[in-house]
Amino acid sequence: MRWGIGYYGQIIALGMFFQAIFPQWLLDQFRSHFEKHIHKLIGYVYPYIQISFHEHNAASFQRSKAYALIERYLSTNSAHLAKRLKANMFKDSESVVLSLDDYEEVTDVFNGVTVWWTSNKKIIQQRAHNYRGDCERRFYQLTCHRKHRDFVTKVYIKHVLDEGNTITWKTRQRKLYTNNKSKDWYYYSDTLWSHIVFEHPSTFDTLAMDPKKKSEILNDLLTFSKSKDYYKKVGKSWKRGYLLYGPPGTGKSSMIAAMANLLEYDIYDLELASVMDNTDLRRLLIETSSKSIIVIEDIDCSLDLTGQRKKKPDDGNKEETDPIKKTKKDKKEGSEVTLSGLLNFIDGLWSACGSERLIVFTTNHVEKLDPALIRRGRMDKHIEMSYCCFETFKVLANNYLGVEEHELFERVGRLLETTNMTPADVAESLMPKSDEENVEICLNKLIKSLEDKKDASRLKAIEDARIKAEEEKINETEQVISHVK
Ligand SMILES: Nc1ncnc2c1ncn2[C@@H]1O[C@H](COP(=O)(O)OP(=O)(O)OP(=O)(O)O)[C@@H](O)[C@H]1O
Ligand SMILES: [Mg+2]
Repeated sequence: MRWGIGYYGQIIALGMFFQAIFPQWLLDQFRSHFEKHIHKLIGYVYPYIQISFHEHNAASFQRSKAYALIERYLSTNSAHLAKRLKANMFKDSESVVLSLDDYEEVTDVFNGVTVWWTSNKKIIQQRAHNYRGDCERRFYQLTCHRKHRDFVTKVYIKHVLDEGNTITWKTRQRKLYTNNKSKDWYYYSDTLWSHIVFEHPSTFDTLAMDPKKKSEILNDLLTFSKSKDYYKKVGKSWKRGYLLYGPPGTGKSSMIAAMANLLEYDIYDLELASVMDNTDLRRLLIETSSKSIIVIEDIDCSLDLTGQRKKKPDDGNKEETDPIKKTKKDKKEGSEVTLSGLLNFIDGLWSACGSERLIVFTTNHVEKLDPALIRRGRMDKHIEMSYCCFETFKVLANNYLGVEEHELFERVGRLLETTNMTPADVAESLMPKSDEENVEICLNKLIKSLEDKKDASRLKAIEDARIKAEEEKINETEQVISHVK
């Protein structure tokens, strides 16, 4: 048990009484005298020490980081013990934060040591020119027994600040950043990124893929997020590269959103075509925060990776058929980012600024990428996102129709073995378009589109074989003619 309540509260009550009967100048002199001696006296008999954490830094007038972290810690750990609370809504926070109201005191026990936190305020009288007004200075006061001084100052306070940090991260609104901004942005902002709140609903539960592969990726990510000490021990900066490749609509972007939701990271969606040069790229990197995923989508279309390290002779004439990707390819004319700039971005010296970061590339054409870009160490884990298999379908059926078993499943399974359909197309067939569309109707829709696709592929195969045979025939005829000549 500790003696009474915090003695600051008593000093303030006494001060208010004297204020009513004595002139101000006398009170000011008396107060400083009184406080000096009372502190000395209390120091002899009082077995507790007190540490104050002020809300604002005296020099900069900025809100103190320690005060904010203690506020978060107390709001989660001790606010339920207080009788009077204040509710605040902070910028970047998802929900209301409850904190101790003025002069409230709560007890906290850590490793068997009891401490007391009091939310206090001091009223400072300000006299500047003709202006007279009172100003409130808030502070948290931590009280503990003298014998625990070392433990509290060296261990407990660190614990409170670390916990406060974790709580702040967990309750913050996560952000999706982009470097592709309107031109006006540069005039109004000194940061290269703009952002919106990130609210993508994709999770590892809704992501349809082979369950073994999914749990391997999940474990890989969770292990990474807990490996701070390990990375330090082996002398590597705490980051990991993922390459997601596969045809359009197989869930690469959905996987990135699921990763961010799992680890509670922010996402930086980097459009290389909008980056002016390597210096700009480095600035963008420096401005990213820890606990984030840096994403470069369609990396094969973002830079002329084939032309800068080594020229691949047969690549020059290939026309991009996807109109969106073609536009991106055309746009890159303005960007002077080089492959070596990008390699430095991923694992050069500057990449070690910040920590706990994932770098994710996506591509539809993994074979087009320079091996240097995707070697292990840069892209540590290569994940193929493929066409829908039976296991993938089962997850989608559960997500979209809420069924785990159905007599039509077997037929779907057989068709999926011989037909390439993306999870995006399967999901589209499974989604009910009206209240009348029940499970059976939706499964039959899928079966119909799988059969149509199978027929179309068969017809295409026959047509391809016919063209090939015709070409071979023409070649043979040409050879005979040249032989005769
Ligand atoms: N594996 C999957 N699991 C769950 N839903 C998926 C999956 N793949 C695709 N989808 C669905 O299809 C839509 C498109 O998928 P997504 O954007 O993730 O594909 P992508 O591989 O990134 O395609 P692209 O290469 O064109 O960028 C998603 O909104 C999602 O609803
Ligand atoms: Mg995508």
